[in-house]
Amino acid sequence: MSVTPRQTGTVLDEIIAGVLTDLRGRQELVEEAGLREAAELIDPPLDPQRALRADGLSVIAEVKRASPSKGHLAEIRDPSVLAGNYQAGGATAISVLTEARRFNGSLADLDAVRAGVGIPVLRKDFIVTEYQVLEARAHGADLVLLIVAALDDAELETLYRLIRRLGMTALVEVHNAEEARRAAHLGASVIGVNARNLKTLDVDTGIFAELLPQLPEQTVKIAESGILTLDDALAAHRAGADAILVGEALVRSGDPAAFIASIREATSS
Ligand SMILES: O=P(O)(O)OC[C@@H](O)[C@@H](O)c1c[nH]c2ccccc12
Repeated sequence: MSVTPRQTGTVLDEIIAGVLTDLRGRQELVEEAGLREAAELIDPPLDPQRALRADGLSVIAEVKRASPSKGHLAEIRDPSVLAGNYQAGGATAISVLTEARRFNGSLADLDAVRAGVGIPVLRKDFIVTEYQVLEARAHGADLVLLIVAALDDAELETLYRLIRRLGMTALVEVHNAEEARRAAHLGASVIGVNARNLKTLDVDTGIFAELLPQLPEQTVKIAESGILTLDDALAAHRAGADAILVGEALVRSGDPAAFIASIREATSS
């Protein structure tokens, strides 16, 4: 599948240009056939949806060393230890940033987290090719992020179908009404509303409540980004989120398990 050429300009465009360059390097080392073989040998994907919908606010806890908006966040020498802490605190799933240039992540982080937890793992990256979806499966991901803003409808459909064909779940991420319409049209079963505009890095945590009415009732609804306190988490829960995706607040916390446990405790009946 050819990747739609992108004009340079937004932060998102620049990130994707770097992702494609790094991808070419990996493709020289590992052929697609090798990924398909590895994907056959690894444990089949876990289905996160029932747990994400369970009572109370679910937490998808993120392994995130850095970001374009904040720069360096945390060392995270051993992602499996951090992910194990997240799991101990009651996280429903772990999100692993694998983008190298701006988030200082890698597929090795995904391997480490996969080996360290028994709950679903999300490959958080700028997925624009089928090869990257195969990489996710071959490295044990159960969910793969698809950023609507980064894909045209044909790309979105092709990648969504491959994710489903491999038994994984797509977390389809939107940031505005048009993207929410596209995600609903796609038939996405899990939709994340990113409060952060990936083109400008502005954060507006009100966007989740604004877009919620546009998300199909049966969709798992996830509020992503900018959730720094228990109050922020409770606000997302009141707004109708089934789950929240939290990175910075957890990787900077002295006790991430306690933070996750406090969210679960405060929202479970
Ligand atoms: O660190 P925060 O503000 O808690 O945000 C976490 C997560 O939502 C964010 O890392 C994210 C959401 N969607 C993305 C897409 C690409 C990279 C990163 C992201």
